[in-house]
Amino acid sequence: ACGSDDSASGEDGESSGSKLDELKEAGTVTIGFANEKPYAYEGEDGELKGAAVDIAAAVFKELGVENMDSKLADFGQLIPGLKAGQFDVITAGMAINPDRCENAAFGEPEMKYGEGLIVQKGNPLNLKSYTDIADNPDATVSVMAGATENEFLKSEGVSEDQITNADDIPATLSAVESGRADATTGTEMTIKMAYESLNSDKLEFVEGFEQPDVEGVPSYGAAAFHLDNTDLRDAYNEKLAELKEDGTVAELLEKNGFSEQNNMVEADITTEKICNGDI
Ligand SMILES: CC1=N[C@H](C(=O)O)[C@@H](O)CN1
Repeated sequence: ACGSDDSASGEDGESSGSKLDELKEAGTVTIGFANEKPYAYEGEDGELKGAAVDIAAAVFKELGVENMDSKLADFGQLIPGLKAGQFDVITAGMAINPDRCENAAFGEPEMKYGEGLIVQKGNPLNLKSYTDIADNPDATVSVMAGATENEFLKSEGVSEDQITNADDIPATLSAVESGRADATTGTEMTIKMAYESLNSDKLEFVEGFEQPDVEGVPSYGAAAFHLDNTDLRDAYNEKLAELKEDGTVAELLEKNGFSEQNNMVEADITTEKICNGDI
């Protein structure tokens, strides 16, 4: 009666911990990242750094996988790279959203974030929100390809011909610096830190930027796994929950510049709800 003869273990993609066993045996997990401070980036010493990297490293250590290998990819190529098996997990603080959930198995949220804006020094077009960009059809904005901001801008009424894409964050800043675009946007922490590192007298970080009132803001960032590896994702979630509980996750976020007030994930926010469009 309990179907003891033809079932359980082995051959149907639920095979007992297959991917995790594979990683444990190798002792190494390969992460995909896009060089975006403070989520995941290569430090000057060549070491992998960032909140998403630190949290994933702590979780994998708990899972018995001590080493991390990495593959750098343009942000827009992270999900394609994951699907193609180039890495085991995306650790880029990538925002969970319904479209992406169709292409990747997201872990539970690790951090929460809003948006930021950089303009030319003196803010000549007086841009303080996405709607300000929408209201000035001559204004242009450079955005990283594949990033959520593309949709946020359009939802706020910015037209496609005002948006130009660049491959990575440095390229978006250089578009503004050189005058090819009037503004660039990304997560608040991304924009702030890129602005600080570049230290350009041609740019201005917009203080008092008005957060867009659109679905997906604030965003919740998480690790993302291949859709076939939900066993690994579930094991990851289990340890992640423990590390949230004991304060490790908060500590790692704070170490990377995130604040308890702005960036901690509320207890009732789950990946399932975000994927279903319920948040
Ligand atoms: C950490 C991050 N989140 C947004 C996204 O998930 O699309 C983009 O801003 C790109 N980088």
